[in-house]
Amino acid sequence: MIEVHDVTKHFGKVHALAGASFTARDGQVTALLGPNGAGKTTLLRMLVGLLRRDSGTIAVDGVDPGADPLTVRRNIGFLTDQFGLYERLTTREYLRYFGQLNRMERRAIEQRIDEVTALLALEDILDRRAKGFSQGQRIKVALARTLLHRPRNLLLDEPSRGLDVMSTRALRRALAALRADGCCVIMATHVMQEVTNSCDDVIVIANGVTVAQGTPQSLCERTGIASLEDAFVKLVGTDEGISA
Ligand SMILES: Nc1ncnc2c1ncn2[C@@H]1O[C@H](COP(=O)(O)OP(=O)(O)OP(=O)(O)O)[C@@H](O)[C@H]1O
Repeated sequence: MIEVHDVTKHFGKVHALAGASFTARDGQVTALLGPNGAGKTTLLRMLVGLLRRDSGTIAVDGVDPGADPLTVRRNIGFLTDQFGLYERLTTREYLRYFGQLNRMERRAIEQRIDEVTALLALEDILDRRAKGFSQGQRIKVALARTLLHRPRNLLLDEPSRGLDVMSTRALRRALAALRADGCCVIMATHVMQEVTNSCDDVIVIANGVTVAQGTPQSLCERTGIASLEDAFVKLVGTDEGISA
């Protein structure tokens, strides 16, 4: 479970977060929705201890990532906008390397590589070097690395960008499997269809403040609007930065 209470962060004069609060529960996929610049990435980076907050509290399974980032990182997978692939390594070599970094046993690494390969349909790129990979291939490999060590908490920053229809389906299958395994997943996205298809709960953030949290249906009921996209626009007061 991830709990955030009244978190603030500024970069110079920019107030990236001005009071963000929410709870993301285990066994749920929680969407983090907000316009461009709302503070989503800043928040995710704080949850893994990559950024220090100015004030407020954060607990990832009860541990403060600001105070003990290493403990938090052992149980968290973070898919960022920087994929961090190594051009000269094949997908298999890259996944093995990250498995070793996460201190997985050799046999467990091989077994898990087989599992994530099947889950994300990586067969055709498993033994190819990353140099020349398309955007969609890159994100799938990065996602495989994120899932490899079976972290209990997953932070996914726009995981569906650049994915084709088959890969989008693979992502949905992966999210469903994580939910079934009882993981806590937070997914920042601009794609409303992904929220409707895959998310149990939605956090809406605007100008660094969380303005609403609830199921897609409850947000629609609260705003009196049938479509989640229109409800989101009403909650944030702008139609900037969303895609259908
Ligand atoms: N290192 C930084 N230095 C200065 N400003 C920053 C820095 N990181 C983020 N910001 C600013 O903080 C605000 C929040 O940025 P953030 O990247 O968290 O938004 P976001 O919700 O992830 O946006 P997007 O949907 O466009 O990815 C923005 O105004 C951004 O310009």
